[in-house]
Amino acid sequence: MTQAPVNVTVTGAAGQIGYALLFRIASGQLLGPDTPVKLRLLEIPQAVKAAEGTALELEDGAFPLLAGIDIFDDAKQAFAGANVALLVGARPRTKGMERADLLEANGGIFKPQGEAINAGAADDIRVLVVGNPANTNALIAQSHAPDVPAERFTAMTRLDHNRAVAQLAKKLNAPVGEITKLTIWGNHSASQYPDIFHAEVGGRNAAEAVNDEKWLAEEFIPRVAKRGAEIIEARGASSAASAANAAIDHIHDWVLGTPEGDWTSMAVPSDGSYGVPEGLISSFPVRCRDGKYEIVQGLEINEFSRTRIDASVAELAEEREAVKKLGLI
Ligand SMILES: NC(=O)C1=CN([C@@H]2O[C@H](COP(=O)(O)OP(=O)(O)OC[C@H]3O[C@@H](n4cnc5c(N)ncnc54)[C@H](O)[C@@H]3O)[C@@H](O)[C@H]2O)C=CC1
Ligand SMILES: O=C([O-])CC(=O)C(=O)O
Repeated sequence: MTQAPVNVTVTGAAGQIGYALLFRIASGQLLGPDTPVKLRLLEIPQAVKAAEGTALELEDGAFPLLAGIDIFDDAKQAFAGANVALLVGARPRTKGMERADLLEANGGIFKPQGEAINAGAADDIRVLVVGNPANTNALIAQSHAPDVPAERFTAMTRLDHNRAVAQLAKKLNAPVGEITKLTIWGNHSASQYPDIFHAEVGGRNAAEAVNDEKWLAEEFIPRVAKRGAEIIEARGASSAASAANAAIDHIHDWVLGTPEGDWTSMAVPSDGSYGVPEGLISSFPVRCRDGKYEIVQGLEINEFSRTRIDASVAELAEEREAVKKLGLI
């Protein structure tokens, strides 16, 4: 071990994503093979026992990089000293619940968590919101953490990004490792827009290699955007290991950098780039270096893309209005 342990707070630790995520963090896949980690797990009181069970299993993994595990049912304690916060726990939509009910229920979770991050997280805190509706939950948490730089609050569209890379590779009969510069724009919802116009396959433009706008509009985009529902239908439960994998990728790249000549997709507070209203937490193409991300600038957006980006961004703006009305931001 070459450095002091990094405190990683994970909420919803006893859930299905948590179960897949914690072992990957403990094994060093989040922050690299030289960085020890201390896990700080947050759960609701009824699920603390299950989190304790997972902690026993983590102990049984004898992970050399795992420097400690603490379990909390209090957000202030869980986020104290956190360097990385993975906000996975959220209130799922249940029968008869309207979207506003869902936003309100999640406001009850992400408002106090934002306040707790503001009160006690480390100066270098980086936050990834996974729990749905992820972009707007991130906005709620961010708005209750005025002392934390706004850009430290991000939401996960990396699963969508990875899904799109895999579908494109399949279509082109190419290894996934040859697909670069793909972008997810907008909201982590069915309105998201996976954009292949700047993507490359082995250095060649991917849209030209596909050369099939019907496939793009009628198969690729809906398949990626509705993949979450496809998994639920097949598995009887929502994506868990793939979501955990994407959370690992998101933080790994943010801290350690995106590969040279490539970029990734992250939902980050808009600075107005590409006409996305400032402050909305929207997915963009981003490059990461030296622990910071920046939105890739200067991409030409064609008509096909513009309409779809605008539609997803409009949905984000509506969600922001809805949580404003509910007094959550
Ligand atoms: N952004 C993305 O790409 C994806 C997001 N998701 C979302 O991730 C979330 C978690 O998914 P799963 O792990 O499958 O759900 P799950 O229901 O298995 O686990 C959620 C856990 O969160 C806990 N929890 C609830 N309120 C909490 C609070 N206030 N503080 C701490 N913990 C709390 C619950 O006790 C439960 O253990 C869901 O909202 C899901 O929709 C899932 C897949 C992909
Ligand atoms: O669709 C869901 O409920 C879970 C999710 O966010 C995804 O798999 O992308």
